[in-house]
This record gives sequence, structure tokens and C-alpha cells, in this order.
Amino acid sequence: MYICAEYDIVDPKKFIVRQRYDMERIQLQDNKRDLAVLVGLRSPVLREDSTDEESLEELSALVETAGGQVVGSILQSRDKPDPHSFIGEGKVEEVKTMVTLEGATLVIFDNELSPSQIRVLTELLGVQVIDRSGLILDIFAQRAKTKEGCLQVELAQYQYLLPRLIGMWTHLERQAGTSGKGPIGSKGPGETQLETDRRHIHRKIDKLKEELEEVRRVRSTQRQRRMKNEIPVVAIVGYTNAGKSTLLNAITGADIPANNRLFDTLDTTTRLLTVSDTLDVVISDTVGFIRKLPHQLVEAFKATLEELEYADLLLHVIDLSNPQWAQQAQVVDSLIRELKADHIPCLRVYNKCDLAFPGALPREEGSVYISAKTGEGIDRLLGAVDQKLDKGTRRVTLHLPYDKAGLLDGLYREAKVESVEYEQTITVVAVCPPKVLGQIKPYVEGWQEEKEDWE
Ligand SMILES: Nc1nc2c(ncn2[C@@H]2O[C@H](COP(=O)(O)OP(=O)(O)OP(=O)(O)O)[C@@H](O)[C@H]2O)c(=O)[nH]1
Ligand SMILES: [Mg+2]
Repeated sequence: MYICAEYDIVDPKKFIVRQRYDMERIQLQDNKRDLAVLVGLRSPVLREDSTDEESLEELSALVETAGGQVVGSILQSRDKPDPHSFIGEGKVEEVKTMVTLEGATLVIFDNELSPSQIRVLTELLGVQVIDRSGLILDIFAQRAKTKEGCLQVELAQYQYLLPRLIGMWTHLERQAGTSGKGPIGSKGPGETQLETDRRHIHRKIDKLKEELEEVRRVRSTQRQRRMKNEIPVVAIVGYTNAGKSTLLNAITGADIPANNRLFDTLDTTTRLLTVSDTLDVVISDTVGFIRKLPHQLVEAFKATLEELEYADLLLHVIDLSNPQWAQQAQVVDSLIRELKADHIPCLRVYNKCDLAFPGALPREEGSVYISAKTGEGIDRLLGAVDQKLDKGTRRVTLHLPYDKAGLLDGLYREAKVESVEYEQTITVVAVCPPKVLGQIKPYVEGWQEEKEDWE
């Protein structure tokens, strides 16, 4: 039935980026690189979705990440978007000329476009048109590796697709109308098909949510187990490419790929880290943030990002070598708020200090300056983590008289007993939380001398 027979509704990965109705797939992974023209609209009414030079530059990095090549970019300023062509007819002509001159195959808008805007622009420009969200979704689809990552991306893609179906079918119905087919007054075939597709997608979305719910359940069991062991949880967050994976590798000897491209990591990696003699933590790397992150992605990645809510400490890694670091940090802060993790203590970790950076260094109390690459400052970082999470736990040597041997039971239960020797007294080395320290103070070696420090 018309073009819709070719729709592969079942596989959104092929679908999402093919918003043109002849459904060409962007050939992101082919040898032939897509040549893209970037377009952005700066307008006060667009608020957060308005574009500037930096945002376009970032879009360009995203295109590189996706395997495409940028051949030109145009930034348009208007009081408000043109209701028909978004950027205005004159600007469309300019873009079209650039597309022809450069032989571009793709136009990517830095702003979020509605399905009908995409349709109009595609018709006017004669090449495929996608928006920033579509591009980011596609990158995520390319990168996702674990089952959980794939499920999350797929869910985001369907959620992105759903409102866009109507626009597509309106278009198809119009085509059907001009061909003179379709009984007058009846529901057009397009509409029926639209309903079928919608139902199908709703079913898919429900199923994906169920599967993700299962993932969430497993996670919460693991979390409960960790809480029982009282191992503090530290989460590394930050803008994409800030150096999160490099940092986790540097401090835990993990072997996570760290590449100079956006959204390298989509799956959380968790490691056990010994911070100091008295502190072990569980530390994880998370997916990077970016401005204008499609909200469907934030929604879908909640299962992964839920970990943040339960963290005891956030390490917010900031790439100081990026002139945009302050804005990037703001984006991360607001996503932390959106994910309801803003009540958690957060340590700002200024990274890439081995590189020259423009402007004055931010001098914030309690922040740390490091180079995850050279290892500089890592000791200070661990010291700061220890301080933040230190709940007064200490490693002590005890000399228990034999008539107090009963205290050992409590120690085994509430502290980490490292060694016990039976000599004239019972000599115990243990890592004790403050509550336990209170009970055993008189038997702690050196306690009399250090009494004042302790109280
Ligand atoms: N010079 C320098 N480069 C660094 C430093 N830390 C990370 N890098 C580089 O920055 C790039 C990104 O590092 P990643 O660790 O992959 O960044 P990420 O935050 O995990 O990025 P995503 O997973 O894509 O969000 C890599 O090329 C790293 O080698 C640093 O301290 N100094
Ligand atoms: Mg990473």
C-alpha cells in the first residue's frame, strides 16, 4: 500500500533517521561519508533550543562522531521562527545553494524540528533533513552494546517516533488524495494504517518498559546488597568527552575505552576502589551529558542513571581545556537536578589540567584539579573523596583483657576485623566505625595519649 509498505516500523533503528519519505538510510557507517550542511536558528523565543556558534561547533563534533563530514554551516538569526520554513525562504535558498555547491547529501538542524517542519524543509531543500535529536539518537543506536543500553536506546527511538507518525501519515494521505484513490468520506487507508502502527508502537514501548523494569529490579537487588555491606557509592558524572572513563581507568586500573569522541561510553561500568586504609567505595562511570539532550533519551536512560539517585557522592568531571567548560558544567548541573540527584554531595573535579586553558582558573573551595591522563592530582582527589565520605572510621589496634573477650563478637559484627592474636591480652587490628570506637575506646592502643584528639 503506497510507500508505507516499505516502512519498517518494527525496526526503529532503520526508521528514525529516515525521516524523508523515500526512506533512505543515512549511510553513517558506509565508506562513503555523508556530506552534511549544518543549520542553526538563533531566536529568543526558542529559549534553550536557540543556537549559537558553540552549539553548532558541537553539532559538528557530533556529525564527526556519527561518521559524517561537515561541508558548511549557516547560523540564522530571527526574532521568531518562520511558521512555514522555520528559517525563512531567503535562508532556505542560501542553504540550498550551499548544498548544491558542496554536493551535500544531508542537512542537519541544530534545533528540534517538528515532523511537519522536517517535511517542508526536505521538500524545499531536496535532500534529507534531520535534527539534532535524531542525530544523537542515531549515535546512541550505533554505540549501545549491552542489552540494557540497546533496550534504552530502542525505547527512546520509539518515543521519538510516536509523535512523528502523524506528520508522516498526513503527508501520505495527501499523496493518496492526489492519486484520486480512496473512497470519499471513509477513513483513508493511511489513517487506518496510522492507528495500526501506533498500536504496534505502543505495544513495543510497553514491552521495552517491562524489560527495563526487570533490569531495574536486578539493579535494586544489587543495590540493597551493597547498602547492607555499607559500601559507599561514588558516581562519576560530566559532560561528554570530559574524561570520565579516563579517570575511572586511572584510579581503578579498569580498561574502559576512552576516545576523543562524543558519547564514547553508554554503559555504566562499576569498580571497587580502595580510597584509603579505612575506605572502600564502589565507583561507576556514567553516560556523558550534552546540551539539548533529547528528553526521550533522558527518560529512557533513567534505569542507568537511577544509580545517581542512590550515590553517596558525585564526582562532577569538568574539562577545563574546553572554553565552554562553564556552560557545560551548568548543563550537567541542571541534568543532575532533573534526575533528582541534586541532594547528593558533589565534588567538582577540574580535569585536563595538563593542557593550556583559557581564562582564569576557577577557585572554588572543595574542588580538585587533576589530569586523568598524567595522573597529576589523583592523590589529592582520593584524599578529598576520603574526607567527604569519612564518617569517622578508623583503623585501630586493641588490647583486650581476656575477661573482655565478649567484645570480639560485636567487633566481628560491626567492624572489619583484620587480625586477632592471643598473647598476654587479645590483640586485635580492626577498622571501626565511630559507634564501635565509642564502646572500645579504653582498649585502643595510644588512646590515653591521644585522648584529646578523640574527643
Ligand atoms: N590531555 C588530556 N586529555 C585527557 C585527559 N582526560 C581525558 N583526556 C582525553 O579526552 C578524551 C575523552 O576522554 P574520555 O575518558 O573518553 O571521556 P568521557 O568523559 O568518558 O567521554 P564520553 O564517554 O564520550 O562521555 C580522550 O581522548 C582522553 O584521552 C586529561 O587529563 N588530559
Ligand atoms: Mg566515557
